[in-house]
Amino acid sequence: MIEMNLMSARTSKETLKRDVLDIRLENDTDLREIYEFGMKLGQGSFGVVYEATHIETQTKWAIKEVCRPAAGSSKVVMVDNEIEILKQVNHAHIIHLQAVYRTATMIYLVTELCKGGDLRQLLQRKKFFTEDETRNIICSLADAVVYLHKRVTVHRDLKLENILVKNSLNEDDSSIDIKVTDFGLSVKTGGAGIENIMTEACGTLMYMAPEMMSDRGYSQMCDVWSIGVVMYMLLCGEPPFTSKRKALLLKEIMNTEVRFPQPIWATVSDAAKNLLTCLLKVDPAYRMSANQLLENPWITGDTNVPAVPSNIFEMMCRHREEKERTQPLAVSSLTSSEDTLEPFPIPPAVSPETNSNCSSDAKHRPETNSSSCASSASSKLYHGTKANKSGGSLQDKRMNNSDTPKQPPATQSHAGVKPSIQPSIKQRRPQDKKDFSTGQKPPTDSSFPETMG
Ligand SMILES: Nc1ncnc2c1ncn2[C@@H]1O[C@H](COP(=O)(O)OP(=O)(O)OP(=O)(O)O)[C@@H](O)[C@H]1O
Repeated sequence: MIEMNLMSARTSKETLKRDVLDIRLENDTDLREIYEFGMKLGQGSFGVVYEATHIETQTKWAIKEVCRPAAGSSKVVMVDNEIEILKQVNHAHIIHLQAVYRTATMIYLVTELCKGGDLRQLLQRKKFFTEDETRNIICSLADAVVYLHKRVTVHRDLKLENILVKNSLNEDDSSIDIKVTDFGLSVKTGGAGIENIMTEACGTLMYMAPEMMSDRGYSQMCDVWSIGVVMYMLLCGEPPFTSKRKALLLKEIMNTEVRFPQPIWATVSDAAKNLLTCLLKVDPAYRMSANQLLENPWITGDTNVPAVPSNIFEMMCRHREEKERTQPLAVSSLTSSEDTLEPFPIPPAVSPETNSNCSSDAKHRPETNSSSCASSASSKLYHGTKANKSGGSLQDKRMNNSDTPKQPPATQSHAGVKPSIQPSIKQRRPQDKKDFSTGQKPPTDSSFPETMG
C-alpha cells in the first residue's frame, strides 16, 4: 500500500496562501497507482513533462519528472526554489502547482495542464501575433508580474518558452490564456530598497536585462525588460537584439536603443512601439514598472492618450535641458536655502536612449535634482556580476532587416489598432499630469518645471 507522509507544505500564514500536497512515496510505481501517465509534453533541462490523468477524479494534469539531484547541488536549490515559490502563489496567469511527490530518486511536480504548448512554439507556427493578441498576452503577463513583484518575488527568466498556453487555439481566437511557468531561477527579495538589489546574473541572454550583465546589480525591473523582449518578439516574430555572437549580443543589449527595422513594424501602432521603447530602456531607473505597464494606454485601450513621444513633457524636458546648458548654476530659480546646498552633483553620463518618459517607481529612481530630465545616479546602488548563460533565438523566419521603417498608415492598421487622437496641449487634461506618450504619471510634481519660460 502507498505510504504517504504529508510533508511541511504549510509554513507561515503570511507567505503561504494555499496548501499544496507534498507527499513522500515508497517508490515510483506508487505514483502510477495515483496517475495514469500519458504522452510526453516536453523536455527541459530539469526533466521530462508528461500529460497524466488522476485516476480517482479522471482530471488531467501535467507532471514534471525530475531526477532527484544530489543534496546541495545548484539543481536541488533550483527545484526546491521552484516548489516553494509555486506553493505560495495563486494567480490566474501563473501555473498552478497541485501536488509534489517525492521518492528516494525522483521528484514529481503536478501542475495544471496547458494544452496549447508554449508561446515560442505558437509563435513559430503563427510567425507573429496581431496587436490585439499581443495586448491580451502582455496584459496577462504584466498582471502576473505585478502580482509577483508585490510579493517581492522576481521571476528572472521570463521568456516565450516559459509562458504556456492553457488551451489549444482556434486560428482566429485572440484570447490566449497564458500561464507563467518555470520558477527555477525566481527569487524572493528582501523587501523594498537596497535589499532588493540582486547581483547574480541569470536567465537567458536574449531576454536578459542589460543591468544583469553589468557589474552593478539589478532589481525586479529585469522582469519588465524581459516582458519588453517578449512583446517585441510577439509583434514581429524576431528578437529585438540579433547579434549572432555572444559578446556582440551583450554589447548590443547594453548599448542599443530598441529599433523597429522590419517592414512589419509599419503595420504596428506608434503606441505599441512607444511602449516597447519604455519597456526596453537600458537604464532601469527610466524603465517603466510592471504596474505602470498595466496602466499604459496601449494596454487599457485609452485612445485619448497620444502615442507619439513628441509630447509636452518631453518638450518641457528639452527646454529645461536647453536652459541648463545655456545658464550657469546660480540661476535665479534657486531658493535661498538651495543656494546653501552643495553644488549639483555631476550626473553620470546618460545613455542616448535615456529620457524621462518611462521612469519607473520612485524607489528605482536616483535622488534627483530639480530637473526631471537629470540622468540616473542609480549606478551607486548597484554592484554585481557577469552574465553566465546564453539562449537561442527564433532563427527560422528572418525578414529583411535593411528596410527602413515606414510610417504607420493613418487608417486602422491590419493589427486592428485605431490611430490615437492627439488633442492639442490645451485640450489635454492637466489634472492627470501624465506622461502623454506613455500614460504614466511624472516622477514628482516638483520635478516638473512650473512654466516653460
Ligand atoms: N503544465 C504544463 N502543461 C503543458 N506542457 C508543459 C507544462 N509544463 C511544461 N510543459 C512542457 O514541457 C517543457 C519543459 O518544461 P519546463 O520548462 O517546466 O522544464 P524545465 O526543465 O524547468 O525547463 P528549463 O530547461 O527551461 O529550465 C515546456 O517547454 C513545455 O513545452
